[in-house]
Amino acid sequence: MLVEHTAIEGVKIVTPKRHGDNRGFFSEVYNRRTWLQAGLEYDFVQDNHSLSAEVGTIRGMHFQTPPFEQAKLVRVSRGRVLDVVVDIRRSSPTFGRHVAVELSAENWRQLLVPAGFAHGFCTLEPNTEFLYKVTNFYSAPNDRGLAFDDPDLGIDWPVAPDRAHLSDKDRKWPRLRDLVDAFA
Ligand SMILES: Cc1cn([C@H]2C[C@H](O)[C@@H](COP(=O)(O)OP(=O)(O)O[C@H]3O[C@@H](C)C(=O)[C@@H](O)[C@H]3O)O2)c(=O)[nH]c1=O
Repeated sequence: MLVEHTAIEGVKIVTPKRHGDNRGFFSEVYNRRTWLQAGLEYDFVQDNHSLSAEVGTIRGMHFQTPPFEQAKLVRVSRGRVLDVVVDIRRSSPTFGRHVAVELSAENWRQLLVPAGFAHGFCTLEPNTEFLYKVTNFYSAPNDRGLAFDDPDLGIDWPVAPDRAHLSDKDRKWPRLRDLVDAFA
């Protein structure tokens, strides 16, 4: 397992080993003991899986408020995405900054997203399957978001915002400067 740091403290790229052979491959996509040896202690309680049919589908930028805040370990098993996280912890030196990483079934990269970040992605291939573990249960009353196209974030999305495939919910999130639910 390779652990790489990013420009934002705590956001890490984790790439599990893939053992290829004539049948295909085998990979331990998460191993608690290996993680603990790498100094990564997270209690994941829920596994999620989504399918996005269209290229240019954007889901985001999502987070849950305390006490249901979530760290996430995200990956792609089919297709390719640009995955983006925004630091929304007001006291953080990197508040408002983002990290964008391409995750694909080919590069086998996973992104570790700490609590206190808004998270989203844009699909780069049709029928992209996105899998992730989270450290807290889904709680609809704590479900929040940040506008993916907030110009203050400066995210270079691979699709024009007006051509992106979005849920109705994701069209209506506030900008960072209007976010009342940001973390302390
Ligand atoms: C996230 C979630 C949704 N749902 C339900 C609510 C709703 O009826 C349906 C679809 O939910 P959403 O539209 O919120 O799904 P989606 O837009 O895929 O939400 C996800 O986006 C990515 C970017 C994240 O970071 C995730 O944490 C999550 O917020 O699934 C659950 O039952 N459990 C869950 O954990």
